[in-house]
Amino acid sequence: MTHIPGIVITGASGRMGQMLVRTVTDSDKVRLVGALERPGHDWIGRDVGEAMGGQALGVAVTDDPLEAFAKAQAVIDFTAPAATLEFAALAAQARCVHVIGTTGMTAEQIAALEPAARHAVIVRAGNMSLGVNLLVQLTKKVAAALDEDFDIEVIEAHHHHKIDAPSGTALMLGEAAAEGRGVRLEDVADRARDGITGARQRGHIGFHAIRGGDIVGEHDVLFAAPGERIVLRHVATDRAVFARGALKAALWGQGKAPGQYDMVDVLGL
Ligand SMILES: NC(=O)C1=CN([C@@H]2O[C@H](COP(=O)(O)OP(=O)(O)OC[C@H]3O[C@@H](n4cnc5c(N)ncnc54)[C@H](OP(=O)(O)O)[C@@H]3O)[C@@H](O)[C@H]2O)C=CC1
Ligand SMILES: O=C(O)C1=N[C@H](C(=O)O)C[C@H](O)C1
Repeated sequence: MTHIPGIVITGASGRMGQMLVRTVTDSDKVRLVGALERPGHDWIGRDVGEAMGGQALGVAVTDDPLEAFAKAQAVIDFTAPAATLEFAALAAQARCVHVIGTTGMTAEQIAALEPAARHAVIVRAGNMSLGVNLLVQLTKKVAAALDEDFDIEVIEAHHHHKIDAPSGTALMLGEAAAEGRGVRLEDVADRARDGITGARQRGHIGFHAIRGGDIVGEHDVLFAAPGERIVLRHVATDRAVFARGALKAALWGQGKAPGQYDMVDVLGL
């Protein structure tokens, strides 16, 4: 008998949550078995499809993660750092693959995922799209090929609801550039410039965050030298690209050894 993995979507009412519910229900490779929201949310107890303004999907929104995860093989989680940490422990307890798209996690919060990863598969990436993960590889290559005559700046733009900066993607691109150059990002990152900053420091990697309107997600990596510039760019126009990547990760993780993985592993890049 073929086993079709059951998926729980956390933060089901969110921008990504709703996109994920649609992506999972449109797929014949997985089935939606749970939709989670926080206690007190007005979707609790309602059918998730109806709450989204569409047809009933036969899945009631719950605020009980453990009960939801117990019925699932994977949890797709695009919520907030504190919630993601709580879900990691519970997903590991239920031996679910935990796909984490949540950004804005501190280094301490990322380190706190480790105990869960000893028991279950975690796939975490600040961006789940194929295009951005390819751009990460290109950024590493270009940074390795160029010397410090080329100043590196990462410029990102997002919708006005976004609460974290730099974006998870910008940090992935910054890490890739630093790795290409053989330096540690924390030693060279310039994350805010304001006032009399002094001239740019050679070898530093700068970050800039634009917030406005309904921009889905745009990222440029600029390599600027005297006389020439290279710009590597990714533009997301539809959140479906992130949801498709997350679904791929949930399927890829089935049967893998416990541990922490990223989309480079999933996509084999
Ligand atoms: N890796 C990737 O490819 C991508 C990552 N993201 C990231 O995903 C995250 C979510 O983005 P987005 O969908 O735009 O944000 P939204 O604010 O639209 O959605 C977040 C959802 O999570 C819910 N939530 C928060 N805490 C809990 C909790 N404790 N229990 C249950 N639900 C909870 C929120 O509920 P409430 O409203 O009640 O707080 C909300 O429904 C962000 O970190 C974003 O950066 C986004 C796109 C792509
Ligand atoms: O919050 C968003 O919307 C997005 N967040 C991710 C990030 O922080 O990079 C990915 C994507 O750019 C959309």
